Amino acid sequence: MTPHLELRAAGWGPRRGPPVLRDVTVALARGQILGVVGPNGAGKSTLLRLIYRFLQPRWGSVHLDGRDLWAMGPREAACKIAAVLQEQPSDFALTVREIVDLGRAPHRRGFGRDGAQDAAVVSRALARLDLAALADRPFGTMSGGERQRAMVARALAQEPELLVLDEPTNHLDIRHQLELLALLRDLRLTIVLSLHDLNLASAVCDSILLLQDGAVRAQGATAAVLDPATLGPVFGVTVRPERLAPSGRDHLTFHLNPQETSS
Ligand SMILES: Nc1ncnc2c1ncn2[C@@H]1O[C@H](COP(=O)(O)OP(=O)(O)OP(=O)(O)O)[C@@H](O)[C@H]1O
Repeated sequence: MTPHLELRAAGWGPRRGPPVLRDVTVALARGQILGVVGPNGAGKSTLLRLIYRFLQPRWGSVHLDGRDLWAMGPREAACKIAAVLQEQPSDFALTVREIVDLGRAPHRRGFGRDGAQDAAVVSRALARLDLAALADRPFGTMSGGERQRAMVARALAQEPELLVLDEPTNHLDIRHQLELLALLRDLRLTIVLSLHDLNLASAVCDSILLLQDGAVRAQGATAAVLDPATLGPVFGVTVRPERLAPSGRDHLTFHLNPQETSS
């Protein structure tokens, strides 16, 4: 069966200079959640940019339902793929509802469209992110976490089939982190997200791609990749698998290597 999202030996680098991402091959089935993890500068955001069709691969290709993303026009791609990025819009005077409504833009053609249907999609997205009460506030007056939730609501208003999120739990308090991760699981969309918190990644992802220095170090089922022996050398730390009591849940803890703490 054709994977929903497929990267075939994809890579990218600036015109002058070495590649920053090399030879990434991924096949993701519809409805699966892929976590992209790795140290700072490993190439996570670059990989996500290839997937949401912001960067064109310099090597290899990226396909959605078997179609090369660069054989689609930007509007068609925007109807299928939504991204939640670390950079946020600077339209501070727009209300939260107006920001979320921007997610409808790729679906609008001419003047004939039923605005009531768009308004209903926007209201549903606001409600799902717990933003209904803030909908008429200017975006510029929102906290960092509220803005982040507005960005997720805008992506949902886009009604994508593939959702890409770059560090979506940044700025979120514990409750909203948990709510967002539960929401992502509930959506039943194909999702690719980068996360620095490996325990959160373990809770939400079906599979993991581990990057280091622009190359894939490991990929596969979450428990197999988020393994102390694999993670330790990549992050340069000692990783201990612990079992939380009384929940009995597995949890990773991270420590500087003993030789680094003794001096
Ligand atoms: N346009 C560019 N030109 C040159 N180098 C770039 C460009 N974009 C990214 N890089 C470099 O590529 C490497 C990977 O960057 P990227 O932002 O993908 O890493 P990351 O894994 O998302 O990092 P972080 O965890 O710090 O956000 C970095 O060393 C970065 O400086």
